[in-house]
Amino acid sequence: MGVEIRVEGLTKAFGSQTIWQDVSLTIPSGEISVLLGPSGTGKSVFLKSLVGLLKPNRGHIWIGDRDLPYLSEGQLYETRKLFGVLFQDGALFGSMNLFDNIAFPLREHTKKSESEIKRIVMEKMDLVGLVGAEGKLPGEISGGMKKRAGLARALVLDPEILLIDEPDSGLDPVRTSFLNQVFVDLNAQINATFLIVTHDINTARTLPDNIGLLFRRELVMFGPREMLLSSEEPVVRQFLNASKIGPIGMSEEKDISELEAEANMGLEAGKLPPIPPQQMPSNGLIRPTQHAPGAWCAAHGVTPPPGSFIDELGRNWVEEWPRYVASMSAVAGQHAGPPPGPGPQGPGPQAGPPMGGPQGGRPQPPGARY
Ligand SMILES: Nc1ncnc2c1ncn2[C@@H]1O[C@H](COP(=O)(O)OP(=O)(O)OP(=O)(O)O)[C@@H](O)[C@H]1O
Repeated sequence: MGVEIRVEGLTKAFGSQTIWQDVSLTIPSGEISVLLGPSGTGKSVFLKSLVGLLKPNRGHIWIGDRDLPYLSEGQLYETRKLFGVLFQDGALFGSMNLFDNIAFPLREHTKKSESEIKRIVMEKMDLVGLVGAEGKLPGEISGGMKKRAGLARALVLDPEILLIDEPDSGLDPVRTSFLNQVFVDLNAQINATFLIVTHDINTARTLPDNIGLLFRRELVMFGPREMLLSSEEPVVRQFLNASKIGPIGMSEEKDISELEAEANMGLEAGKLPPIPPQQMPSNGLIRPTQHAPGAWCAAHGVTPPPGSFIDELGRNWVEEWPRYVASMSAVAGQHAGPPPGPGPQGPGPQAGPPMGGPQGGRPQPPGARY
């Protein structure tokens, strides 16, 4: 079910500029995690470090029993095959049509026949809703199509880990929503661990199982979506509320006098809005790796900060869980497959507590049009 990434004490600096230091977290296998942070806090640098494109100054990136920064060139080359990476602009070759762009990793890294390559490329193009656009050049398609083509290319080697850098950049909110649906549907279908960097608050609130936030050269918090969406930590609140009030300033952090002035005026980022339901696969089935709020903390020995999981409406997302699972299981049973059993993170399936059921109906391929 994808591969877990265990990061320990990771530090990256360019010359005298420390980007982040002592970052430790476990990105759970098979789940969707989102990394947030103000511009310039080093989210892209983090993704590039995970895939071995940048070498950290200190620390470890464990992928199974391989510690990525200390691998030989040959071992790194092999380990990179576990990764699919979707860069911001899709990073397509401008002179190649979409078919050849998507086929590129297969031709570079495998000895597959052209007919087998064609089968795989068309399968991935279908997954992202691009069938019919094989002959188009990157310059002839929209930003959203470029991202989907980049995603198809990231998928051709059947990655265990998908790293996705700002998929929403340059997309309108509706296309962003469709693309998020593609991610959820893909995550339900393939065995891969997803890590997505985004600035889109709606994406952060509804898409992931887990959220992490980088600020002041540190990982402020990483944990289940519901824990951060009910957090009282000022920087988490400010970011998820998209508020001017709080420690994050225009360039990066506010100085003490600005923070004192805000406190004196009684300004605060405000409470976070109620926790919304998590985005479901479009066929209504529960993803096997969607987890119970709180189970992650138990599995990782983390004591949630006070007030965690209790949202603005006073709902305790841990207590609501069993009721929700029961209602979801009943609906999921009408679709297909057995209800998910205990996963690596805890006892169960799922999406959000009881407010609005799954988007049931006819199963659809994830290649939604957008
Ligand atoms: N190869 C490099 N050499 C020197 N500095 C770099 C390099 N790559 C990134 N940086 C610096 O690292 C810092 C973090 O950059 P990064 O692109 O990771 O930020 P980010 O959080 O992804 O920002 P944004 O949200 O705006 O995309 C920036 O100050 C950037 O200039």
